[in-house]
Parts: sequence; structure tokens; C-alpha cells
Amino acid sequence: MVNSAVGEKSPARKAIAAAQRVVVKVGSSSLTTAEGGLDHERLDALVGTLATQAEAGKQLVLVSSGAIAAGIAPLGLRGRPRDLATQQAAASVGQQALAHAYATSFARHHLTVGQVLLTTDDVVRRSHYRNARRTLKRLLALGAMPVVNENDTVATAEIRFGDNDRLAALVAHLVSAEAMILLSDVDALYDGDPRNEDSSVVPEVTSAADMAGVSVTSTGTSGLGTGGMASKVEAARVARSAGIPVLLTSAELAARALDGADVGTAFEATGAHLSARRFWLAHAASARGRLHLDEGAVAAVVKRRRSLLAAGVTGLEGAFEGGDVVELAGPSGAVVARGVVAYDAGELPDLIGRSSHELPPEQRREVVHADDLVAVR
Ligand SMILES: Nc1ncnc2c1ncn2[C@@H]1O[C@H](COP(=O)(O)OP(=O)(O)O)[C@@H](O)[C@H]1O
Ligand SMILES: N[C@@H](CCC(=O)OP(=O)(O)O)C(=O)O
Repeated sequence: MVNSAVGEKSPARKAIAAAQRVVVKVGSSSLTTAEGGLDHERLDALVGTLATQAEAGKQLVLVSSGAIAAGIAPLGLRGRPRDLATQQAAASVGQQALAHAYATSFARHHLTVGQVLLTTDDVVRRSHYRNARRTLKRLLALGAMPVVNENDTVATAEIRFGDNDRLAALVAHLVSAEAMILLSDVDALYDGDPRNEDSSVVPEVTSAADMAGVSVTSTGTSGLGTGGMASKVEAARVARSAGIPVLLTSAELAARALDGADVGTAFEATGAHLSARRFWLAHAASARGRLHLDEGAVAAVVKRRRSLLAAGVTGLEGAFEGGDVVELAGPSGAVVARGVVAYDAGELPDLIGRSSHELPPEQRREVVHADDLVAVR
């Protein structure tokens, strides 16, 4: 279903239409057949759309799923494998096919693509994050289109992104994209199951109120993808919070989406552009522990953007070390911020709850410095 154009375009749609650097994420269900092999016709159609946009001057980064699904038929498997080892074997075969298909298809449009396979370590570890950012930006500067996927063949269960929607949001920030487009097998976000006739399209998400009453599932209908609509909504939340508007629609409507037509669901950016360090802290880094704060400390770090002092800490969890990322939770237990802790977990029990003047000079530094802190909702 296509939304009817009424009046002037929304700020989100204007921003998406004007964006010069765009991350486009396409799901497995849009690239593979039900039997589990690459659907060359649909892949070529998407490449044609992206090539037209690239020729018109847009800088595109493609985040493409489909490795596991594309490996199903060549390996004679009966469906999407459930165990990690077979998923990795399927991804190994499928990623090769996917990369070859993209390189061949883009070459017909005289475009060069560069494969970038990322693991969570590449974004969770700060030094790797900077490295991934440099590679992606260099590829763009050289006029090549990065084609990104998770490095499924080496990612273990514990360290997987698991779904490429979140990966796309992280990549969108990494490359300073001005918009992110999520392409799936459904033309928009619906307020209920899209197969249900009573469900209707949510054309625009500008505030939490637009999501009230919207029910999403974490499984798709194709059985080929991962994460379902829930992971797309979460990825949109991450991108929006970093100042990046998002459009969610089907691969068939990609050309219209990139042209700024009134298709799909547009999510307005909610936050200002976050610095790389703050974005990494908020969304990419994995926390090694948790500090519990009293009400006064929550107000100081969240509202007044002050450093966290030992006096406001009431407890801690985890075996973290100084320099690790930890979550900061308020009295209700809800996480209100994340930050880089300055002390090892073993040092803190003697300090917490005490005012700076009660502490020896070498222990008067902040527990989390304001520059290393980011509030989360
Ligand atoms: N509220 C909703 N609106 C739209 N789609 C939904 C909703 N809830 C669940 N879905 C399902 O999410 C699916 C897309 O997720 P998924 O299969 O993971 O896609 P992809 O492979 O493109 O990443 C749709 O096909 C649809 O069945
Ligand atoms: N990295 C996996 C993709 C996982 C994934 O998120 O799939 P999808 O929900 O189709 O975007 C693959 O290439 O098969």
C-alpha cells in the first residue's frame, strides 16, 4: 500500500529526499527465493535502482543480508538452519554467492563495490570502531560502494549482532549518513500484523505517541530473515536518536523511497547528531557492569550533565575494570545512562556513598567523568 500524498512533505521525508549519503539495508526475504537461493532478478532490480541513484550523485552504503538464506539451496538444506555451525556454513557459501552477484550486477552499471564484513568487536571496541569508520569512509572517497554484512562465518553466538537492522543503524552513524532506508518484504510499518485486513499503515513516526498501539513481532513471515519488525523499529530508534531519519519500505519501492516519494513509514530524527564517542557509548559498546545511583546522582548526571561522584553511588554489579563501559541505574533499577568508569569494581566498595572531602586525594576523581557519560532513555 502506498500512502497518498497529502499536502507538504514532512520534515523526515524532506530530509530523506535531500540526503546525499544514505545507508540502504536490504533483508534476506527481498533477495532470496522461498527455496533458499539467490533471487537474481530481484537483486538486479535493486542494483539498478541503487546505480541510478549513485550516478545521480548520492553516496550509498549497502547493508545486505541474505548470506545464510542464499546458502540453503546450494548446500541442499531443507530450510533456514537453526544451529550456529550450520548457519555459519550456509553463510560461508551464501556470502560468496552474494558478493559475486553484487560485483557482477554493479559492474554492468560501471560501479565498483567493496565487501566489508563486520563483527561486533569491530564496533564494540573503540579502536576497531575507528578502524571500521576509516575503511568505510575511504571506500566512499574512492568512489566505491561499500557492501556490508555481518561476518557470520566467524561470529559466535555470544558476539553476534544477530540482525542487520541494528548493524545498519551503527553503520549509518559510522559513515555519518544523512538517512537510512530499511528495505523489507513489507511496504511499511503497520499498526498490527500486515496480513490482517484491519491493520493499517503508520505513515509517519515523529514521537512515542505514534508508536502507541503499534504491535510488532520479532519474527517475519518469510522465515528467512532474523529479527522481524521489532528489530527494524529498534534500529530506527537508534538511528533517529543520533539525528538520522529513517524510511522503512519494501525493496520493490526502493526507487520511489530514494526519490523521496510518500511511501512506507518515515521516522523523524529525534536527537542531534551524536559525536562518534557518545554514539559508541550509547549504542555500540557492551557494558561490563552496573552502578546504582541515588536520586540526586541521577538528576546530576542526566539533567545537569555533571560527572558521577562516589557520594551518589549506592551499589555496583559486575567485575569491571577502570576504563570499561558500565550502565548507570537509578533507584528503580532503570538504566538512565552509560559511561566509562574510572575505577575497578574492587576499588569502589570503599569509596561509594562518601563525599570527596572524606576520601584520600588519589581517590577524589570522578567515578564517571561527564565527558565519558551519555544519558539513555
Ligand atoms: N507491525 C508490523 N508491520 C509490518 N510488518 C510486521 C509487523 N509485525 C511483524 N511484521 C513482519 O515483519 C516482517 C519483516 O521482518 P523480516 O522477515 O525480519 O524481514 P527482512 O528479512 O526484510 O529483514 C514482515 O514480513 C512482517 O511479516
Ligand atoms: N547476516 C545475516 C543476516 C541476518 C539478518 O538480519 O537478516 P534479515 O532479517 O533478513 O535482515 C545473513 O546475511 O544471512
